[in-house]
Amino acid sequence: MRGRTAIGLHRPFASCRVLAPYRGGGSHMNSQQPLLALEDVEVRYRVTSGWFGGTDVYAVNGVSLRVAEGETLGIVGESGCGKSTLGQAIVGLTPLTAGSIRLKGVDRAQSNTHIQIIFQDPQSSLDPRLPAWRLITEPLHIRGGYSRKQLIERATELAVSVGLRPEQIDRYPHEFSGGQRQRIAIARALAVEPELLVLDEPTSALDVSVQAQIVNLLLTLQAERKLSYALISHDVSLVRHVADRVAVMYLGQIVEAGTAQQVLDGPRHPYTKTLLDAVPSFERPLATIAPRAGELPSNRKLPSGCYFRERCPSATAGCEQPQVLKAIDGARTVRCHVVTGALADAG
Ligand SMILES: Nc1ncnc2c1ncn2[C@@H]1O[C@H](COP(=O)(O)OP(=O)(O)OP(=O)(O)O)[C@@H](O)[C@H]1O
Repeated sequence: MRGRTAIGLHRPFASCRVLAPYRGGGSHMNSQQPLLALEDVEVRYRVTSGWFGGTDVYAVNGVSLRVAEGETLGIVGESGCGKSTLGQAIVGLTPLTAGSIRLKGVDRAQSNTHIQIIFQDPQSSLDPRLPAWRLITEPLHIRGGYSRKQLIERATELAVSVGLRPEQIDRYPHEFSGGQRQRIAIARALAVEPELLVLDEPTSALDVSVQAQIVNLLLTLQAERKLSYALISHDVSLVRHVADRVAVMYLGQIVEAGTAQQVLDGPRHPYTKTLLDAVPSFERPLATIAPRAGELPSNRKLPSGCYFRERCPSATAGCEQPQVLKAIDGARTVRCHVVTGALADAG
C-alpha cells in the first residue's frame, strides 16, 4: 500500500482472531529473504462420503507466493477458490498437507516473526462479555507476564492508534458500531507488533459508509508501522486501490500474478480477464459473472489439464495437459500455455 492516498472506497475490514505469538529460534534474520514465502503449499481436506470412504478436496493446490517487507499482496478470486483457506494456512490456523511457509527464510513454526489475521466479521470474533481493553490485549494475556495496569495502558495506546478514544476501552462490544468493532479487532492484531497481517475480506461486512474509513486506517497503520499485508478479497476495486502486487486464484491454484498494474490493467490469463470483465464499472454498472464462464467446477473432482479449460473462451487442444505457472514480462507469471507457450512435462 506504499504511497497510496486515502480515498472514498467501498467495503470494510473484518474481525481478528487472536493468535498466540510465534516463539522459538529463528532469530537469524536475512534481509535478502522475503518476509513471507510460500512454496508449493497444499491444503487438502478429506471429506467422508457415505459408504465409500472419502473424497479429497483440494482447497489450496500447489501455491507459491512471496510478500516483501512493507508490501501489500492482493489475493483475488471467486468464492470457493481457496482464498480464505490460504489465509488461514499462512497464519497457521489450518495445517498444510504439503509445501512450506517461511518467514524471513525461517520455517514458520520456528520463526519469531509475528503474523496476525483480521477476519470479515468483527462481531463474531469479539467476546461480548469482555470490555474493549481486555479484548485488545488478548494476545498479551496469552503471552503472559503483564500486570493489569500495563495491559490497560497498552490497550489505551492501541485504541488511540486505531482511532478510538481512551475512555472507550471500558465499553463492551455491543456498545460499538461495526466499524468501531473492526477497529478493536485491528488494535488486537497490532498488540503483538506483527510484521504481517492477513486481511481476509476485511471490509465486506461493514456499511459502505465506513468501509473507506477502515481502509484508510489500514493504509495509515501500514505507513506508520511498515506492515506487510496479504489482502484476500473478491473486491477488485479495493485490491486495485491498495495492492502493490496481485495474485489471481482459481480452484486452489495461482493462475496469474504480477504487479497490480500488470494484472489488473493488462490481464493475460483468460480467467483473470473473465474475472475483471465481471467487475461492475461506471460504464457497466450491472456487470456480473460473464455468461460464458459457467459454474466453478468442483474441487472434489478437478478437471484434467488446465482447470479453467471447460469455461475458457480461448481453450485449445494443449489445454488438456497440465499447465505451468511461467514467468513473462519480468515478475509476472501466468499459468496458461496459450499465453506462455509452456506445458508441464507430465503432459
Ligand atoms: N474444513 C473444510 N472441509 C472440507 N472442505 C473445505 C473446508 N474448508 C474449506 N473447504 C472447501 O475448500 C474450498 C475453498 O474454500 P475457501 O473458503 O478457502 O474459499 P474462498 O475462496 O475463501 O471462498 P469464500 O470467498 O466464499 O470464502 C471450498 O470448496 C470449500 O468448500
